[in-house]
Amino acid sequence: METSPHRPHADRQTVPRLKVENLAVARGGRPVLSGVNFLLSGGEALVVTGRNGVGKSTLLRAIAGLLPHSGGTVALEGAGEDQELAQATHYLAHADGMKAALTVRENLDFWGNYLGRAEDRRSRPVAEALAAVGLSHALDAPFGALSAGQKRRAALARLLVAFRPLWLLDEPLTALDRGSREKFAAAMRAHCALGGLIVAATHEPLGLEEAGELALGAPQ
Ligand SMILES: Nc1ncnc2c1ncn2[C@@H]1O[C@H](COP(=O)(O)OP(=O)(O)OP(=O)(O)O)[C@@H](O)[C@H]1O
Repeated sequence: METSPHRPHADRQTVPRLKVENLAVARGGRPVLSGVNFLLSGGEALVVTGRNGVGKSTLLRAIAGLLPHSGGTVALEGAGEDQELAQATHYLAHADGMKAALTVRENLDFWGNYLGRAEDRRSRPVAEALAAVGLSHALDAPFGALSAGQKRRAALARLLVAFRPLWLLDEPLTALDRGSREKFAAAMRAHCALGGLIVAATHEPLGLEEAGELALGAPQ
Protein backbone atom coordinates (compact mmCIF):
# COMPACT_ATOMS: atom_id res chain seq x y z
CA MET A 1 0.00 0.00 0.00
CA GLU A 2 1.58 3.26 -1.13
CA THR A 3 0.68 6.74 -0.10
CA SER A 4 2.24 10.17 -0.42
CA PRO A 5 0.52 12.59 1.93
CA HIS A 6 0.27 16.28 1.27
CA ARG A 7 3.10 18.24 2.93
CA PRO A 8 2.13 21.37 4.86
CA HIS A 9 4.59 23.90 6.28
CA ALA A 10 7.08 22.38 8.68
CA ASP A 11 10.38 23.28 10.23
CA ARG A 12 12.68 22.03 7.51
CA GLN A 13 15.88 22.30 9.51
CA THR A 14 15.62 18.92 11.22
CA VAL A 15 12.99 17.09 9.26
CA PRO A 16 12.44 13.58 10.62
CA ARG A 17 11.18 10.87 8.29
CA LEU A 18 9.24 7.74 9.15
CA LYS A 19 9.91 5.06 6.58
CA VAL A 20 7.83 1.87 6.62
CA GLU A 21 8.90 -0.64 4.00
CA ASN A 22 7.19 -3.88 3.11
CA LEU A 23 6.02 -4.34 6.69
CA ALA A 24 4.40 -7.63 7.62
CA VAL A 25 2.95 -8.54 11.02
CA ALA A 26 1.34 -11.73 12.26
CA ARG A 27 -0.85 -12.16 15.32
CA GLY A 28 -1.63 -15.46 16.92
CA GLY A 29 0.34 -17.13 14.13
CA ARG A 30 -1.90 -15.61 11.45
CA PRO A 31 -0.75 -12.93 8.99
CA VAL A 32 -2.57 -9.65 9.65
CA LEU A 33 -0.52 -7.14 7.66
CA SER A 34 1.72 -7.58 4.65
CA GLY A 35 3.37 -5.26 2.14
CA VAL A 36 2.66 -2.05 4.03
CA ASN A 37 4.71 0.84 2.62
CA PHE A 38 4.69 4.53 3.34
CA LEU A 39 7.00 7.45 3.86
CA LEU A 40 6.04 10.30 6.16
CA SER A 41 8.11 13.45 6.64
CA GLY A 42 8.08 16.02 9.43
CA GLY A 43 4.95 18.16 9.16
CA GLU A 44 2.83 15.38 7.69
CA ALA A 45 -0.04 13.32 9.05
CA LEU A 46 -1.34 9.96 7.89
CA VAL A 47 -4.76 8.61 8.73
CA VAL A 48 -5.06 4.80 8.82
CA THR A 49 -8.54 3.60 7.95
CA GLY A 50 -10.26 0.27 7.40
CA ARG A 51 -12.89 -1.99 8.85
CA ASN A 52 -12.83 -3.56 12.30
CA GLY A 53 -10.10 -6.16 12.60
CA VAL A 54 -8.22 -5.12 9.47
CA GLY A 55 -5.05 -4.33 11.44
CA LYS A 56 -5.02 -0.58 12.24
CA SER A 57 -4.03 -1.01 15.89
CA THR A 58 -1.63 -3.76 14.88
CA LEU A 59 0.12 -1.35 12.51
CA LEU A 60 0.51 1.33 15.19
CA ARG A 61 1.80 -1.18 17.73
CA ALA A 62 4.25 -2.61 15.22
CA ILE A 63 5.57 0.87 14.39
CA ALA A 64 5.91 1.61 18.12
CA GLY A 65 7.98 -1.54 18.50
CA LEU A 66 5.40 -3.26 20.70
CA LEU A 67 4.82 -6.11 18.25
CA PRO A 68 7.46 -8.07 16.33
CA HIS A 69 7.59 -7.75 12.55
CA SER A 70 7.44 -10.90 10.48
CA GLY A 71 8.91 -8.94 7.57
CA GLY A 72 9.98 -5.50 6.42
CA THR A 73 11.37 -2.51 8.30
CA VAL A 74 10.33 0.58 10.26
CA ALA A 75 12.81 3.43 10.59
CA LEU A 76 12.60 6.92 11.98
CA GLU A 77 15.38 9.00 10.49
CA GLY A 78 16.58 12.42 11.55
CA ALA A 79 14.59 12.62 14.80
CA GLY A 80 17.64 13.68 16.78
CA GLU A 81 21.13 12.53 17.44
CA ASP A 82 21.19 8.91 18.59
CA GLN A 83 17.46 9.06 19.26
CA GLU A 84 15.83 5.64 19.25
CA LEU A 85 12.37 5.38 17.74
CA ALA A 86 10.89 4.61 21.17
CA GLN A 87 12.31 7.81 22.64
CA ALA A 88 11.00 9.85 19.74
CA THR A 89 7.45 8.49 19.94
CA HIS A 90 4.23 9.08 21.83
CA TYR A 91 1.99 6.04 21.52
CA LEU A 92 -1.56 6.80 22.61
CA ALA A 93 -3.80 3.77 22.81
CA HIS A 94 -7.01 3.11 24.67
CA ALA A 95 -5.57 3.19 28.20
CA ASP A 96 -5.09 6.67 29.66
CA GLY A 97 -1.93 5.88 31.63
CA MET A 98 -2.86 8.12 34.57
CA LYS A 99 -3.10 7.49 38.32
CA ALA A 100 -6.64 8.01 39.64
CA ALA A 101 -5.60 9.36 43.06
CA LEU A 102 -3.25 12.04 41.68
CA THR A 103 -4.49 15.35 40.34
CA VAL A 104 -4.39 16.10 36.64
CA ARG A 105 -1.45 18.45 37.24
CA GLU A 106 0.46 15.82 39.24
CA ASN A 107 -0.12 13.19 36.57
CA LEU A 108 1.05 15.48 33.77
CA ASP A 109 4.04 16.69 35.80
CA PHE A 110 5.02 13.09 36.30
CA TRP A 111 4.74 12.28 32.60
CA GLY A 112 6.48 15.46 31.52
CA ASN A 113 9.47 14.71 33.74
CA TYR A 114 9.49 11.01 32.97
CA LEU A 115 9.40 11.65 29.24
CA GLY A 116 12.13 14.28 29.43
CA ARG A 117 10.20 17.49 28.76
CA ALA A 118 13.23 19.65 29.51
CA GLU A 119 15.06 18.17 26.56
CA ASP A 120 13.01 19.94 23.91
CA ARG A 121 11.95 23.59 23.86
CA ARG A 122 8.76 22.54 22.05
CA SER A 123 7.47 20.87 25.25
CA ARG A 124 4.61 22.85 26.75
CA PRO A 125 3.94 23.72 30.40
CA VAL A 126 1.18 21.67 32.02
CA ALA A 127 -1.23 24.63 32.25
CA GLU A 128 -0.72 25.42 28.56
CA ALA A 129 -1.21 21.79 27.53
CA LEU A 130 -4.45 21.61 29.49
CA ALA A 131 -5.68 24.86 27.95
CA ALA A 132 -4.99 23.38 24.51
CA VAL A 133 -7.37 20.50 25.23
CA GLY A 134 -9.91 22.64 27.09
CA LEU A 135 -9.26 21.20 30.54
CA SER A 136 -7.80 24.17 32.43
CA HIS A 137 -10.56 24.06 35.03
CA ALA A 138 -9.56 20.51 36.06
CA LEU A 139 -5.91 21.23 36.84
CA ASP A 140 -6.24 20.31 40.52
CA ALA A 141 -8.99 17.69 40.22
CA PRO A 142 -8.13 14.06 40.97
CA PHE A 143 -7.85 12.23 37.65
CA GLY A 144 -10.23 9.54 38.97
CA ALA A 145 -13.00 12.13 39.38
CA LEU A 146 -13.03 13.15 35.70
CA SER A 147 -15.61 12.06 33.14
CA ALA A 148 -14.61 9.72 30.30
CA GLY A 149 -14.15 12.57 27.83
CA GLN A 150 -12.21 14.66 30.36
CA LYS A 151 -9.91 11.70 31.03
CA ARG A 152 -9.28 11.40 27.32
CA ARG A 153 -8.49 15.10 27.11
CA ALA A 154 -5.97 14.76 29.96
CA ALA A 155 -4.37 11.84 28.12
CA LEU A 156 -4.11 13.98 24.99
CA ALA A 157 -2.45 16.74 27.03
CA ARG A 158 0.28 14.21 27.82
CA LEU A 159 1.33 14.43 24.16
CA LEU A 160 2.01 18.13 24.63
CA VAL A 161 3.95 18.27 27.90
CA ALA A 162 6.96 16.43 26.47
CA PHE A 163 7.64 17.05 22.79
CA ARG A 164 8.25 13.91 20.82
CA PRO A 165 8.23 14.12 17.03
CA LEU A 166 6.20 11.01 16.23
CA TRP A 167 2.64 10.65 17.50
CA LEU A 168 1.00 7.23 17.05
CA LEU A 169 -2.66 7.69 17.92
CA ASP A 170 -5.18 4.88 18.21
CA GLU A 171 -8.72 6.26 18.04
CA PRO A 172 -7.71 9.55 19.68
CA LEU A 173 -11.21 11.04 19.46
CA THR A 174 -12.89 8.40 21.64
CA ALA A 175 -15.34 10.03 24.10
CA LEU A 176 -14.53 13.58 22.94
CA ASP A 177 -17.32 16.08 22.33
CA ARG A 178 -17.31 18.30 19.26
CA GLY A 179 -15.52 21.23 20.87
CA SER A 180 -12.80 18.95 22.22
CA ARG A 181 -12.35 17.37 18.79
CA GLU A 182 -11.84 20.79 17.24
CA LYS A 183 -9.32 21.71 19.92
CA PHE A 184 -7.43 18.48 19.42
CA ALA A 185 -7.44 18.98 15.65
CA ALA A 186 -5.81 22.37 16.27
CA ALA A 187 -3.23 20.70 18.56
CA MET A 188 -2.45 18.16 15.84
CA ARG A 189 -2.03 20.90 13.26
CA ALA A 190 0.29 22.77 15.65
CA HIS A 191 2.32 19.60 16.12
CA CYS A 192 2.74 19.24 12.36
CA ALA A 193 3.67 22.92 12.08
CA LEU A 194 6.48 22.24 14.58
CA GLY A 195 7.81 19.52 12.29
CA GLY A 196 6.08 16.59 14.02
CA LEU A 197 4.59 13.52 12.35
CA ILE A 198 1.26 11.86 13.12
CA VAL A 199 -0.03 8.39 12.27
CA ALA A 200 -3.61 8.02 13.51
CA ALA A 201 -5.97 5.06 13.29
CA THR A 202 -9.55 6.21 13.29
CA HIS A 203 -13.07 5.49 12.11
CA GLU A 204 -13.96 9.17 12.28
CA PRO A 205 -12.72 12.28 10.45
CA LEU A 206 -9.85 13.80 12.42
CA GLY A 207 -10.28 17.31 11.09
CA LEU A 208 -6.91 17.25 9.32
CA GLU A 209 -7.75 18.12 5.73
CA GLU A 210 -4.14 17.85 4.63
CA ALA A 211 -3.52 14.36 6.02
CA GLY A 212 -2.82 11.46 3.71
CA GLU A 213 -4.80 8.25 4.01
CA LEU A 214 -3.66 4.67 4.24
CA ALA A 215 -6.71 2.46 3.68
CA LEU A 216 -6.03 -1.05 4.89
CA GLY A 217 -7.85 -3.73 2.94
CA ALA A 218 -8.87 -7.34 3.39
CA PRO A 219 -11.62 -6.84 5.99
CA GLN A 220 -11.85 -9.55 8.63
N1 LIG B 1 -3.68 -10.47 21.00
C1 LIG B 1 -4.06 -10.96 19.82
N2 LIG B 1 -3.83 -12.26 19.50
C2 LIG B 1 -4.21 -12.77 18.31
N3 LIG B 1 -4.84 -12.05 17.37
C3 LIG B 1 -5.09 -10.76 17.63
C4 LIG B 1 -4.71 -10.14 18.85
N4 LIG B 1 -5.09 -8.86 18.83
C5 LIG B 1 -5.67 -8.68 17.63
N5 LIG B 1 -5.67 -9.82 16.92
C6 LIG B 1 -6.22 -9.99 15.58
O1 LIG B 1 -5.50 -9.15 14.70
C7 LIG B 1 -6.38 -8.61 13.73
C8 LIG B 1 -6.19 -7.10 13.67
O2 LIG B 1 -6.61 -6.54 14.91
P1 LIG B 1 -6.50 -4.97 15.17
O3 LIG B 1 -6.86 -4.74 16.59
O4 LIG B 1 -5.19 -4.49 14.68
O5 LIG B 1 -7.65 -4.42 14.20
P2 LIG B 1 -8.21 -2.93 14.02
O6 LIG B 1 -8.21 -2.64 12.56
O7 LIG B 1 -7.48 -1.99 14.89
O8 LIG B 1 -9.70 -3.12 14.51
P3 LIG B 1 -10.77 -2.13 15.19
O9 LIG B 1 -11.26 -1.20 14.11
O10 LIG B 1 -11.83 -3.05 15.64
O11 LIG B 1 -10.09 -1.42 16.33
C9 LIG B 1 -7.79 -9.04 14.10
O12 LIG B 1 -8.18 -10.09 13.25
C10 LIG B 1 -7.66 -9.53 15.51
O13 LIG B 1 -8.52 -10.60 15.75
